[in-house]
Amino acid sequence: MLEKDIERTLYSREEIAAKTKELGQKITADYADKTPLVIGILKGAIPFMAELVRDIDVYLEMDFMDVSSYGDALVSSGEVKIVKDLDTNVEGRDILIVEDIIDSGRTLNYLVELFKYRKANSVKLVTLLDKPEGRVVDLTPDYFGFHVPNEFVVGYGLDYKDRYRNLPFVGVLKPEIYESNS
Ligand SMILES: O=P(O)(O)OC[C@H]1O[C@H](OP(=O)(O)OP(=O)(O)O)[C@H](O)[C@@H]1O
Ligand code: HPA
Ligand SMILES: [Mg+2]
Repeated sequence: MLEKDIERTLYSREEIAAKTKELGQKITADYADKTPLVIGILKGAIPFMAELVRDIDVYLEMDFMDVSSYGDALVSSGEVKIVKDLDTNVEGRDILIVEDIIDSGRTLNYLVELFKYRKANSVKLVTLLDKPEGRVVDLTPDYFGFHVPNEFVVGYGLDYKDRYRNLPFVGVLKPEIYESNS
């Protein structure tokens, strides 16, 4: 049903699963002697994080934070707002932030600085998608799944007006979806 709104698939469910497994193996090796606090950034990170943590084989804890800079818009407002903070004290912890996408970099840049200010021992980023052409701040993820072209993408957590997060692959919407107002 949702597929009818998609113009083009960029990454299939199978490609994403294989890439996630690869990332999980790297993270397992890098955190072998640590117990990271894995922080998912709501809501987009949920599908990827759910899959990724099952591919990481070290003791870890999970927490979630909700920040928003997009709302319903296609471009970032530039202002990052904390909607829900962590339940966990990050002082001395090894943080692994999980995201669905890094675009302008503003959200992640804000969070990295925040966790450093809160005295985390280390802060690393893993993102399913990286859109380097969208960057307005200098930020490089420690781990990423795919480089995406400079287009608005949906699926696997990524939304347009809060929809399409449950699409089991990443794709580009048909232009008429943006033109219609439903
Ligand atoms: O690099 P940036 O330009 O900051 O963009 C990336 C952020 O924007 C999206 O979140 P959004 O604010 O749309 O919240 P959502 O995850 O609930 O959709 C996405 O999930 C990232 O968190
Ligand atoms: N799609 C959905 N949400 C986003 C994107 C995108 O391309 N970039 C930043 N948030
Ligand atoms: Mg969004």
